[in-house]
Amino acid sequence: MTSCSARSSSHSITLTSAPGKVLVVGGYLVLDRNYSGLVVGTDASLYAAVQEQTFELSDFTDGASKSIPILVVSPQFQSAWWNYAFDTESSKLAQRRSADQDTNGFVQVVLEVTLGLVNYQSPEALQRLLARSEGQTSAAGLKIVLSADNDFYSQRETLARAGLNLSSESLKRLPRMCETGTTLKGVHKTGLGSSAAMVTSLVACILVHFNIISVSHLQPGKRLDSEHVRSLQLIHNIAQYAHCLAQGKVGSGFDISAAVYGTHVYRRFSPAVLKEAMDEGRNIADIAHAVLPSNPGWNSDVEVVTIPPRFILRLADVDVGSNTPSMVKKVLYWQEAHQDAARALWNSLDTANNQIRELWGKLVSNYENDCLEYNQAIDWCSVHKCSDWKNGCSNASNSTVALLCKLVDGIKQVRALQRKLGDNAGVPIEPPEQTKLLDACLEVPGVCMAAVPGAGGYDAIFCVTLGQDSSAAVESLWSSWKAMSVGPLLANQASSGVCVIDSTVYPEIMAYF
Ligand SMILES: Nc1ncnc2c1ncn2[C@@H]1O[C@H](COP(=O)(O)OP(=O)(O)OP(=O)(O)O)[C@@H](O)[C@H]1O
Ligand SMILES: C[C@@](O)(CCOP(=O)(O)O)CC(=O)O
Repeated sequence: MTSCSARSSSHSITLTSAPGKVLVVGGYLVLDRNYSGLVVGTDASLYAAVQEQTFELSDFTDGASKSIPILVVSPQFQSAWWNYAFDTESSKLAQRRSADQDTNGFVQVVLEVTLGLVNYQSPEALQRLLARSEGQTSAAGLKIVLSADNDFYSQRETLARAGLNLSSESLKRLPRMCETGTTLKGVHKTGLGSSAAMVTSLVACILVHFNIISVSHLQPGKRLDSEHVRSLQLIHNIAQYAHCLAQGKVGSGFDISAAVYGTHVYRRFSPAVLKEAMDEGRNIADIAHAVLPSNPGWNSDVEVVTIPPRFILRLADVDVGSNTPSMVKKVLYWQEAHQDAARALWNSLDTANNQIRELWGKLVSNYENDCLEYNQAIDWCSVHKCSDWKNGCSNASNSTVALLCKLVDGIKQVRALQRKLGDNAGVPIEPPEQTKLLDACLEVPGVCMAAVPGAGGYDAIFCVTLGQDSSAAVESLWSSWKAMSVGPLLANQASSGVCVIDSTVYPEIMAYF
């Protein structure tokens, strides 16, 4: 990698992380505020780290004297470095140099929006940086390192290069945050929402670094009082806005919400809240007003969900791939053209989706009321096929077993309705190849859920198992599957959202400062 030279610095490093997402149920419905989706955060995260450093100004030629140099690197990718200059007078960010004139629209928008807001709200924070500039040839600026857990990107080629097979065991042997051997444009993503997690992590990192948000508000676990809630809302609103701006459209936003809050039931915000801020003629005051936590236009709902104890979310990417935007377009076209039928189908899907989360809630209550009985049920079900649960369990009155049976029926119902939607709209939401694979997964002892996440198609599948043995059996089914190449991911579910982390835990990231 060649980028502009920064002098090593003794300044502190701020490191944040934000999780990936799996939309377990609610694909397509979540685009409409009348419906909601159950999104699970993953323990695979995207990291952003920032440190103040001094840069040679020659690397930022034509930088205005009131400009702050910024170097962003994403060392897992080839040619992934970008030099920017943030002009504190106009609050505009200009790209200077980069490898092969490469651009990174998501990074660029986040920096302009977030630094613009810092400059608007606390100009002294950036003025302090400007004041530290050492004269004509060097200037104080920011070095930012972006890094991702391996699961965000397909590791098939890395494993093949290392002579390793496609399995969890092999994935565990790869270094954390390993180099992908390719560019950001060329990498195969796995659907965990790398852009949303990167945007969220970077927004949080800058806000914390410049003390707009207190570090204590982003410590994992402690997020109950109103100050904490406001900090998360601010990150959420800025990240949603920057993500929409970079994508050129206002999406449902469930991926950003998962990156901020982790696992929850999500109901989207009304797009009107971003209208002025998305306009070409926007100014920083419009943006600052739009993202205020107290802006009543932010009407998204986040209902925290607990995943039933001993559930294990397992994910796999399927090496075929689908074009989500084109699937969404076709589904929305069918919805528009068949409004009555679509409303009926949306309502049936919503009922089936809500049943899944109600069953999760009841399972959690069962655990809290009688964990012994709960554990007995899980122990038994984890070694039997779900088709045997109803009749085979000696303790048929165990209500946990009954709930697990309903959960299996529930996810089958969701899948049937997703297939119906796909057939109606002419979109392979659960194509026949995936149906065969998912049905086979549900035949593995201890599997209680299996479906296509999010928009569906040929991208990925998820299973929920009741134990490590069951997870291992699912994986062995995947590795023997001939019809498609099914690649396991290491990630499991996680409840926490964006947080600040101790930088010493990640020497892989610190090595780049
Ligand atoms: N590690 C990273 N470093 C820098 N930029 C990144 C990184 N990961 C993602 N990005 C940004 O996000 C963009 C990918 O966003 P895109 O919306 O195409 O994918 P996505 O929907 O987030 O993918 P997936 O859900 O499969 O992870 C990249 O082109 C880049 O701009
Ligand atoms: C189809 C949709 O509802 C979900 C897409 O989910 P995913 O990116 O496939 O995980 C689109 C959206 O909400 O952005």
